Amino acid sequence: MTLTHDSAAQFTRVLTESLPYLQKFSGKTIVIKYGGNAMENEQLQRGFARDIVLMKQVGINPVVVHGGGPQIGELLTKLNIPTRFVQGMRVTDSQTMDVVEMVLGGLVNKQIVNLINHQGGKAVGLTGKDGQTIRAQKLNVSSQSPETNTSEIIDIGHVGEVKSIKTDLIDTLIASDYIPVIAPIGVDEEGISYNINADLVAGKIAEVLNAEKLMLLTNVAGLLDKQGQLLTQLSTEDVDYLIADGTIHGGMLPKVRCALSAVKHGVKSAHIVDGRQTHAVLLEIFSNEGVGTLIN
Ligand SMILES: Nc1ncnc2c1ncn2[C@@H]1O[C@H](COP(=O)(O)OP(=O)(O)O)[C@@H](O)[C@H]1O
Ligand SMILES: CC(=O)N[C@@H](CCC(=O)OP(=O)(O)O)C(=O)O
Repeated sequence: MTLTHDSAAQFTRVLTESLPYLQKFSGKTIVIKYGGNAMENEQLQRGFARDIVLMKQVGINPVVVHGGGPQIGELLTKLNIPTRFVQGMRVTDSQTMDVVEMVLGGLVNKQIVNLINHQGGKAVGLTGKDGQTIRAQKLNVSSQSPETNTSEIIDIGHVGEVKSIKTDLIDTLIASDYIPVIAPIGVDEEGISYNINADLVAGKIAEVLNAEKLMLLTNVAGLLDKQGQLLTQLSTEDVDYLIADGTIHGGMLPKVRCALSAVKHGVKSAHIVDGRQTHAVLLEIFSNEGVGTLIN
C-alpha cells in the first residue's frame, strides 16, 4: 500500500510531534493506574498493552498499578456475597478479602501480564505482599452526622491505606527491563491482608518512585463539572471547592485526592484520563493534544 501525499504528511507530522516528548520522558518513570472499568473490551486491553510496550521500547519506565472493582463485583455476585461501598471504598469482611485476593492477585493481574507479554513486553505481576512492597494499615473512615454535628468512625473491615512502600523489588524489575504490574493488596506487620483502593496505591507508588507522571485511567472523559462538562485543568483550591459542593463524589474522590497528594509530593503532573478511548495513554504522553483532566 502506498501512502497518499496527505496521509504521508500526517504520518510524519505525528511522528515529529512526538520527538520532544520522547526526549523529555526517556529514562523517566510513569505510573499508570489501569482501572477495572477501563478494561471493558479486548480492543481497549490490546491497545493499552501496546501503549505500555511502546513506552518501554522508547526508554520510558512504565509501572502499572491495576484495579478490578467490576471483576471483584462479578465474582461476589456469582458467589452470592453481597457488597457495598462507603465513600468509594468496598466494605471488606474476611470472606470478601479472599475474593479480592483471588480476583486482583490472580485473575486480573495475570490477565494484564499476559496482555503485555503478548505484545512483546516483559511484564511481571506482583501484589503488595511480594517483597513486602506495600505495607498497609487499616483505613479509618469517619462520617459526619448533620443532626448532632459529631463524627463517628465506621469499621469497613479489611480496607487499608498505604503506610509505606518498599521499592527494592520494583527497582530491581525496572533495572532488568521488566514492566511491574502491581495489584493493590497490602499487608500489615501482623501479616493481615488489606484491600486498598488502586488509585491510592498508584498515587503512593508514583510519589516514592519520584515519577514524572501519574496517569489514572477511568471510565469517564475526566473530571466533570455539575453540567457534565470536562474540566481540563485543576488546582488544589478548585478541588477543595468541588469536593465540598458534592461535584466530586464516589469513585472520583480517591482519584482526585491521590492525584493531589502525588503532585504535592513531587510527581510532576497527574492526569485523569478516559480509558475508554483507544490509545489514551499514548495520546496523553506523546502528543500536543492533552486528554482528560490535568491536576497540578
Ligand atoms: N465530578 C465527577 N466527574 C467524573 N466522574 C465522577 C465525578 N464524581 C463522581 N464520579 C464517578 O466516578 C466514577 C469513576 O470512579 P470509579 O468508578 O472508581 O472508576 P475506576 O474503576 O476507573 O477507578 C465515574 O464513573 C463517575 O460515576
Ligand atoms: C477498598 C476498595 O474499594 N478496593 C477496591 C480495589 C480495586 C479497585 O480499586 O478497582 P477499580 O480501580 O477498578 O475501582 C475494590 O475492592 O473494588
